[in-house]
Amino acid sequence: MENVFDYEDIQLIPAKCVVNSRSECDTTVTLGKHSFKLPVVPANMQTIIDETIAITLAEKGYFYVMHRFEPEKRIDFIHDMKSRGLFTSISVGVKKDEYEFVKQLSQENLMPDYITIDIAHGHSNAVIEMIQHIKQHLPQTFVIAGNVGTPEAVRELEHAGADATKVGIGPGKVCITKIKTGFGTGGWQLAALRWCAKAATKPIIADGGIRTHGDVAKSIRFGATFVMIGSLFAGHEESPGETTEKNGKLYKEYFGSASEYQKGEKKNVEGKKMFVEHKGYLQDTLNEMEQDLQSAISYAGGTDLEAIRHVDYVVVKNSIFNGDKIY
Ligand SMILES: NC(=O)C1=CN([C@@H]2O[C@H](COP(=O)(O)OP(=O)(O)OC[C@H]3O[C@@H](n4cnc5c(N)ncnc54)[C@H](OP(=O)(O)O)[C@@H]3O)[C@@H](O)[C@H]2O)C=CC1
Ligand SMILES: Nc1nc2c(ncn2[C@@H]2O[C@H](COP(=O)(O)O)[C@@H](O)[C@H]2O)c(=O)[nH]1
Repeated sequence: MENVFDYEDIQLIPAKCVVNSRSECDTTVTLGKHSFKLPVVPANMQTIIDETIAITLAEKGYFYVMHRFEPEKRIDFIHDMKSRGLFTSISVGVKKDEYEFVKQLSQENLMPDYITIDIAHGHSNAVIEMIQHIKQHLPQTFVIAGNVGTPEAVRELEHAGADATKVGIGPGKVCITKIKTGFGTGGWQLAALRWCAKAATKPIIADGGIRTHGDVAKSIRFGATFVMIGSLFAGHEESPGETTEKNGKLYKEYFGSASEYQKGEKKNVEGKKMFVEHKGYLQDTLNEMEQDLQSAISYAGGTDLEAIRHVDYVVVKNSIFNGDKIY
């Protein structure tokens, strides 16, 4: 691979502005049968999203992906969302019970609008077989499959029937995969995204490593349709998880889905826990993201997200850890 870079190594180059106000710039995006206000989705992690946040996001026109770590609640969740007239978006794994769960959804005529297959190493027969199983039993459901980090993986999952692929192995803030295994896209996530996007014929969701709102625009420039974000959405008033106080400041926990805190045991641990400063209300962050993205569209010289895809860029420096401390 040539030209390896990450978010902090890139600056997008402005083009002549065509709007009189940033409020004229449109950040909406379509995924499957629905359109959403922003090309951004909170990570399907237990300290990032819960049922209440999912309802709020769906009601307000944002995409969400419910996590899969309380599997017994998923049927009630789908019923609840449908009774409110809201779209349904859940996650599954690839173990045996998940095959039964998908069949149960089909038998009970509970077709979710979106299912995300949420696995660390998505370039695998386990994921390919789950895509095919979902498509067999829930043919109308939009399937997001991941996570992957190579064009071969994108092609194989698309070929198996995935409607979108999720790119990012190891760039996450609470990820230790890159340190414990030596593998992944940590430190070069943006270049990996570009590499994968060149092979993709369907939408790509860039997942992990977003540290600033400008990184959303950079992801779109390098081929993402959507961006999944954990750490920037952690620590809000509404965020699930423990709140603690230290020296008069409030912090909230954010832990990896492959951490011992999630798993309840120290087996194949590839995630850690951290405390992030309390950030206030989620809606304020979403509003700020929208304004920053509107501004990015104006710098791109356009009126919608498409304009960002065509801007020039420069590589300004090189870095390995994407600004993260290792532990
Ligand atoms: N995006 C990322 O960089 C990463 C994300 N995660 C997140 O952590 C959570 C747990 O992920 P995961 O462990 O996949 O889920 P599960 O614990 O549900 O494991 C899924 C299945 O895949 C197997 N498996 C897991 N990793 C591998 C591997 N490297 N090679 C072969 N088989 C494997 C597991 O078996 P067994 O456990 O026996 O190997 C199990 O049968 C997910 O939410 C995932 O998104 C985790 C790591 C990286
Ligand atoms: N290697 C691991 N990756 C993980 C784990 N839990 C979640 N994740 C991934 O991180 C992103 C969020 O990244 P962020 O930089 O925005 O915080 C999330 O969507 C997963 O793909 C984990 O335990 N290990």
